[in-house]
Amino acid sequence: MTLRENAGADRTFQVDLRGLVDLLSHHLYSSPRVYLRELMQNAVDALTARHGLEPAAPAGSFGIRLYADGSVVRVEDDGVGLTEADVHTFLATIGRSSKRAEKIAEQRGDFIGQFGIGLLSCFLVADEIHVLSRSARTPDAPAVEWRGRGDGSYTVRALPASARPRPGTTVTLTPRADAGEWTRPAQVHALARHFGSLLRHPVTFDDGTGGPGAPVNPEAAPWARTYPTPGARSRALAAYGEEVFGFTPLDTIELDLPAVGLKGIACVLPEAVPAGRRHGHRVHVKGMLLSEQAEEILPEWAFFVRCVVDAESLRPTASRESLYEDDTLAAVRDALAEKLRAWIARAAASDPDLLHRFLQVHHLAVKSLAVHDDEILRMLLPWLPFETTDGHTTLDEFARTHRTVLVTSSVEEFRQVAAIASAAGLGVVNGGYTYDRDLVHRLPEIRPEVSVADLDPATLTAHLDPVDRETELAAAAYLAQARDALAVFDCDVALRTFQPASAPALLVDSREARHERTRSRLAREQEGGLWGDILGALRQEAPRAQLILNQLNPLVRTAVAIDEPELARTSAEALYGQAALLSRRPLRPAESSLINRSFLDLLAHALRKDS
Ligand SMILES: Nc1ncnc2c1ncn2[C@@H]1O[C@H](COP(=O)(O)OP(=O)(O)OP(=O)(O)O)[C@@H](O)[C@H]1O
Repeated sequence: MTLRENAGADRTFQVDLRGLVDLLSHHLYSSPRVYLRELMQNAVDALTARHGLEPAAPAGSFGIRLYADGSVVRVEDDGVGLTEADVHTFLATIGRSSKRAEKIAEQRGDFIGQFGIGLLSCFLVADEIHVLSRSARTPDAPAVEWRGRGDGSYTVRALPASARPRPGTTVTLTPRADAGEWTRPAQVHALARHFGSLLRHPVTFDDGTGGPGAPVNPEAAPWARTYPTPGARSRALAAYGEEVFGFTPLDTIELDLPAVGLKGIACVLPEAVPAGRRHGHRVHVKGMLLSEQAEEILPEWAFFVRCVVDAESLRPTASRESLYEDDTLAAVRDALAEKLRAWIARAAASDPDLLHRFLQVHHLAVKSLAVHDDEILRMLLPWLPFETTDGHTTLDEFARTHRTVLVTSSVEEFRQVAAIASAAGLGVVNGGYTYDRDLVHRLPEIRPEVSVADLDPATLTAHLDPVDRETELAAAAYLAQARDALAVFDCDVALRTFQPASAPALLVDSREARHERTRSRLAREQEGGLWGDILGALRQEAPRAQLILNQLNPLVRTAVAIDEPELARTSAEALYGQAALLSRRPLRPAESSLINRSFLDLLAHALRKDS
């Protein structure tokens, strides 16, 4: 062994191209169809470079021609082209790109590509890539032909200028038999329209059956066209949104950020979506559709829109299916969020009908947003619908008649007290739904003249009128029997007068009170044990439930006069059972059996009386 061999000779990595293509196809690209996107994108970049070279050339003088006849797919451009040296440097070196500055993070802003791997996607549908090119930079250089194969081998040869008289590049693929799905003429045409409908250079498609090529992008982007009236413009934008997303937008918001050359539309979804579910937006860069699932261009809260935008300077990742998270993207996200906020603010200020339709669909989502976003809260809280003792209404409307807004902590509490509270003139909001209680409590931040308080049973009972002393005395015996019968439920019994007179009894029993009683009961059962001590330490004075009988109700008046003890007991149990049922909270087993028993006892009593 010589000394040199001992030191170890420098060697070069060998790359298994098949393995690399396999990796790309399974992990980078979502579908083999992206080969056409990559070819079109290279053609667009080549046209950009050519225009840079010949700035005086009129827009539209250089174009892209696609051809697919079932046996070959061809993409031809009038772009900057390649010399033989370029071919060796860029085409034949994976990972090398003419579009990048020194560092990988520094893409030259005018190009879409930068990674130097896009061309490999052609191996998803063909075993060989054939490139014929002529450089516009070095016009007297001969034409050059490159054949690259999936096994990693390639050939290059110079051809006479006549082989390609004008500058530009033609890439030809002979699809593999298993790639027919992606290379049929109709499919190539559809894909070209899909990826290229907003391209700013003329693009045509020819299926080889003769006749002129069909334009792929006959019209400018809908936001770049001129319209006779603003109404015609907004109808055209809405129709485009519908074509792209398949739904009729509730409204279409125009997006325009000149700093990054971004234009587009946000379509407001006509149906509710679960809060937080993010939607993919369609992002074009320089007209080329790169991503249909980009989530990153809008903040999480903007789930009620889907956007289609075309930007000059957003950078795609290598897969092209998402965007490179940099300062530009962050600034775009903020600026677009601002546009959506402005739309909401404008609707709130000057288009109540639109705001109403928007909130009807998206109020739940907006509520979830308002809890964390002060600005949205300030703008929209007065407009959000809530369930109240005045029916479904906005907080603003409600606060006009109720300077003190009471809010329940559960739906069942609201059900229990709504009718009686509203008859007593109290304004109560159902705070039982997610976010509602939190939001109502924040009302004074924007309406300082309004105060908000939790509705507790004591507040309500304080609003019910006491009965006179004489009536109280007359009912004392009955009330004592009722208290005794209901002691097992930790329930007190009182007599009051309240509207509506048709309600015999009201069971005031807050959720916290019930939890407290359960805790006390467990502590009693576990007396002495460690668990019992813990529960006992937590135990407070257990708030009792209250069955409030309504002296205005004819049935109650008859009941309090009953002198038969058994029947008095049963009637108290039945009144409790009915009030518990009305509260619509889940019944405890003891309550169900009480309802059952009191019903049968009353039935037996009625039958005995009749016989
Ligand atoms: N139609 C074309 N005209 C001129 N040059 C081209 C053309 N297609 C490819 N090239 C050259 O080949 C290089 C490699 O192309 P490839 O598509 O693999 O990567 P890229 O476009 O540079 O980057 P990305 O991987 O992000 O697409 C390009 O940088 C460019 O120099």
